[in-house]
Amino acid sequence: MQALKTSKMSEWPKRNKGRVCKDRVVSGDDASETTYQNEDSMGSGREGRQATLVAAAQMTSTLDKYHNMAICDRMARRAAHRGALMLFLPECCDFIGSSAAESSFHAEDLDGELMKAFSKIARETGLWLSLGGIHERGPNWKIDKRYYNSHVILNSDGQLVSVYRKLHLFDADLPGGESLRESEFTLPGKSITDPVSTPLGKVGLAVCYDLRFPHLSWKLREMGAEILTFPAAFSTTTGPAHWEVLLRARAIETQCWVVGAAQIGRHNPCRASYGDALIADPWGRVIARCGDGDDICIAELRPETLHRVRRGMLVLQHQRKDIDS
Ligand SMILES: O=C(O)CNC(=O)[C@H](CS)NC(=O)CCC(=O)C(=O)O
Repeated sequence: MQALKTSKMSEWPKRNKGRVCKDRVVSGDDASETTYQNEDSMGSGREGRQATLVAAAQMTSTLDKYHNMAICDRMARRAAHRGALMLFLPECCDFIGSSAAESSFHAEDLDGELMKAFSKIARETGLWLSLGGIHERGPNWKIDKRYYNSHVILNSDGQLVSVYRKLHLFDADLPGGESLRESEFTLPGKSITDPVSTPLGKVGLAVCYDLRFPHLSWKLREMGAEILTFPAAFSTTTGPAHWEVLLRARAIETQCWVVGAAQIGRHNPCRASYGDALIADPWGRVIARCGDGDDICIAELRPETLHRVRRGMLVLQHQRKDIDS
């Protein structure tokens, strides 16, 4: 595993009293100034502040559940050692199969061995865990072999506190000829899950391709989310073009932190993922990013950052609900 990276604190627009300039309110001593200043360098210090460190993981899952679990375990211990309160693991942190039949065979119920092992990691490290996407047996699994792509939240006692089942399934024909048909083997979820209260704030749950549906993110914001999560196994075709842009766009428009844990590299001869696990702040800045291979990155989420962005631009209130169709 690579050395862990801790983000530098997010820079933030210089905090000045607003003053009225004709009919505009201008922030800053110079109206044309677009200086950004790191709040840490403003001597604010961290005394009296509760550290709220979050960790996002990047890994290369294979079919070997035990090997994948060992990677997750190592990353959790590193994250806990660095003082993180919660670790976000990517989609398919349980395993990645090379066929629907293989994935179905390895799918488990939420009270299976896999969940017991993740629960033990949460308990032993004292971390909250986001299991970004695991293969959960559907209600008729014995007959139809179908499973959900489920995002599970465990608290630091190892208890399951929330489950979201991926709503948007990735059926796509990609440039270069690759075709993916997630709906052929995965059952779609039926509902949005209420944001979960965690020590970091309220976490809104999504999975991978859900990132492309802004109304889901917006709905989660309206439901109280402060942190949006898009655990992913993004394709190597769409990743370079869309991954960071979409994550930052969701952060900016919802004024939430966005955590993008990610699969990276080659999982088997027919499947590879893009990677670039990152964390963006509510201003849309990337405040932490993983390196190559199995890695974690850590960022501090300071409530005042979110409050300042939301106070400055009242996008929730400015919606034109009166003309929405
Ligand atoms: O296959 C599994 O076991 C789990 N499912 C996935 O990894 C899914 C479906 S193949 N991947 C995505 O949603 C990638 C989306 C993407 O790459 C994009 O939106 O561009």
